[in-house]
Amino acid sequence: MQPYKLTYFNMRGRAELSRYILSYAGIPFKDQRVEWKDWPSIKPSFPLEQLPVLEVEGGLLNQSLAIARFLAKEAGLAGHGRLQEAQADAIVDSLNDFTLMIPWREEDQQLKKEKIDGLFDVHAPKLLGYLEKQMGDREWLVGDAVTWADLYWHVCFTTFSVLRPGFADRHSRLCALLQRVGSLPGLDHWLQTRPKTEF
Ligand SMILES: N[C@@H](CCC(=O)N[C@@H](CS)C(=O)NCC(=O)O)C(=O)O
Repeated sequence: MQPYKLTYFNMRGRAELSRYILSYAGIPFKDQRVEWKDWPSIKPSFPLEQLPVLEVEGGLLNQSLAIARFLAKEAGLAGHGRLQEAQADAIVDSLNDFTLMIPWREEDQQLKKEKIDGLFDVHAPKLLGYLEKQMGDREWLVGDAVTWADLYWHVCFTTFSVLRPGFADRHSRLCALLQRVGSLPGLDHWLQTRPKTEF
């Protein structure tokens, strides 16, 4: 079988969760990073003309979360049983909702700052409270084992921290979870060796 090819731009963005899952599971993959200057000419060859896309056995799989869920199932990270799978999905969706609220494309820098401030002042506390409640006294967000929801928390935390450093400082259990995820075998190596990008 051909190794997976994950095509995206040179950033963490919407591909990083899948890169985490593949690295954690020790599944070899080609981390294909497209240069923006080359993108217009190759864009029409991808589903919906967007990235990330995973090449699987000659076929193309699009949508970042569909790709990550597909890989999470293979890696045993989807959650154990129907309910825990759905709970992991719900956490991933909740984190993703927050990333979609970030005004990435706002060109007015003052307005962008105001929108980001509003997001972190109003929505982040709700999100963090929700995650802590989901986690309870356990070590992981869902059940008694690591799932892709824990990995996505680490991915999102890294990006959110660029926008609002220290935003989760008062949430000690979620901070401890970051350490736990970052020390997972396979993932620690990825975190040390991955290309350094702002987002
Ligand atoms: N819902 C899609 C969104 C994909 C998306 O917006 N991709 C952006 C990069 S993050 C893209 O391909 N931009 C280039 C373009 O649209 O030409 C996903 O999660 O994969």
